[in-house]
Amino acid sequence: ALLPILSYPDPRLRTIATPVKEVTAEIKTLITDMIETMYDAQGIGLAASQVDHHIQLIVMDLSEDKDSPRVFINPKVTPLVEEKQPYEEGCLSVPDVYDKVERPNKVRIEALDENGNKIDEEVEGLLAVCIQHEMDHLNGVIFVDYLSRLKQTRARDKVRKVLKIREKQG
Ligand SMILES: O=C(O)C[C@@H](Cc1ccccc1)C(=O)SCC(=O)c1ccccc1
Ligand SMILES: [Zn+2]
Repeated sequence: ALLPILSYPDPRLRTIATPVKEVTAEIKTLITDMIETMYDAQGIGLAASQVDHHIQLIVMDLSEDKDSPRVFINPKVTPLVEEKQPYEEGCLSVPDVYDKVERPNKVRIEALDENGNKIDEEVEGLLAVCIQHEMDHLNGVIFVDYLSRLKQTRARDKVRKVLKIREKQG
């Protein structure tokens, strides 16, 4: 089922996600719904925080055909390089706002997958950028937090406008 995505500056987006103790049937359903919601919203990632479930769960799919979703449970991300690179980021919770954010572009991801198997990978490029962006969501951080006050105000106005238009479209 499609899940509603919280929009900036909804305070619920600031909730700190708690670790997943056991991958229950409910969590497996949530994973399926998050993947469906991510594809419907044309995103390449989605954190459970964005659909108002405050557990440490991320889904991502960077594939061309949108047919290879990845699941990260209780993820831990460790930068592998000091230097940061700018990347034009977007966010499904801040629609139609894109801006450069500097992040290390090579990180180590340690997590569990949907079957409870260990993931331990070194990734770089967009995958590294996206997993850090999703990790931020689990810690109540939104990419606009890294931008200037002026850009944050513009982002709030933009989201308000986009939500009004979507309401009219029904
Ligand atoms: O809000 C989210 O977490 C999803 C977000 C993930 C993300 C994309 C790009 C850079 C950082 C994080 C999105 O999927 S935004 C929409 C999108 O598909 C996209 C936007 C910019 C570059 C590449 C993809
Ligand atoms: Zn986001």
